[in-house]
Amino acid sequence: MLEHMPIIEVSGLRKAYGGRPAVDGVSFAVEEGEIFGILGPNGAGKTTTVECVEGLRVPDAGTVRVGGLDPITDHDKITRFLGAQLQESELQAKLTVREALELYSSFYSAPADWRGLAERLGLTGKLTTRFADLSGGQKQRLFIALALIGGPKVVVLDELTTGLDPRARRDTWSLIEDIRDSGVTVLLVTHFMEEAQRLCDRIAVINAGRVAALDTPAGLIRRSAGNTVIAFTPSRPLDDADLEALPDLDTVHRQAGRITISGTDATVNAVISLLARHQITAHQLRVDDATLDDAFLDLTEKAGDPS
Ligand SMILES: Nc1ncnc2c1ncn2[C@@H]1O[C@H](COP(=O)(O)OP(=O)(O)OP(=O)(O)O)[C@@H](O)[C@H]1O
Repeated sequence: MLEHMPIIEVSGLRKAYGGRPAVDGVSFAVEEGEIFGILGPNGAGKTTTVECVEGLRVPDAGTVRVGGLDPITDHDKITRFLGAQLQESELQAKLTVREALELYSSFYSAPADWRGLAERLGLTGKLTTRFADLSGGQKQRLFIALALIGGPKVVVLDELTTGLDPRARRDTWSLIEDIRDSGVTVLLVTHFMEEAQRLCDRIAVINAGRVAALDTPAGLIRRSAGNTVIAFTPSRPLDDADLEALPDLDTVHRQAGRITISGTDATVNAVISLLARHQITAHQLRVDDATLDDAFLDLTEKAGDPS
């Protein structure tokens, strides 16, 4: 029998800074060809986790394997197997796009064809532009090109679309899908629910250094937020007891007089009857399918506040 091996395997990972745990027993496995998302609030331990995967940080405990290799002891092999996105500060402002592509190609014995990559990433017209003069979206595309230049099997992208306008963000999403379709596994750290929901095959929600949930986007929504959300601002306050007695109720959030309730269609119908019974008007009434946003709030609240 062939033994199945995930392309990335993280098991019982722990890392503390100055005695404070940042990552506190994280485990997950990424299958080859997935876009795997790491989603979580600020300070949850996402970057620390992926930096352990990249071999940039030494775990205090637990194991990490990437293609069966240990990112620390097999560091040289890992750099060929895994492409990491650079941080902005790592490229000199005066370097042109062509110089950056040539420089990074020279780091590998068998680099991918940088011209082909530049073409695929829409950078051909920018080869003589200096890094500092690129737009945010063009910089991100250059970072993706540089991460792919060694012909990696896995690419790690951390907060790739932060600071991009909606169009550039969408363009970047298509690029990430193209990368996955070309056979590269993508480990994606993100804050954006819409991005995670649209792109990721599976998501690990990390909260306070732990995996709060791991599932497909649809699975996360189903199991934590129900499938329908009703939101409204009632003309008079509603009793907690009445809300808690709703059928199929998943969560109730109150914020600044607005109530958001998730559950099923039965929950929504019961809310409407409840309002009618008490002759309460629902201002700005909205009924929507639950999104990853709702699931995320639910999951990260359940697991407690990291701070
Ligand atoms: N080098 C470091 N020294 C000390 N503390 C650190 C260091 N790096 C991270 N931390 C702390 O560890 C915790 C987790 O940080 P990490 O950057 O992994 O979180 P994150 O989920 O990526 O957050 P964000 O979404 O804000 O980028 C935070 O409390 C952070 O302040």
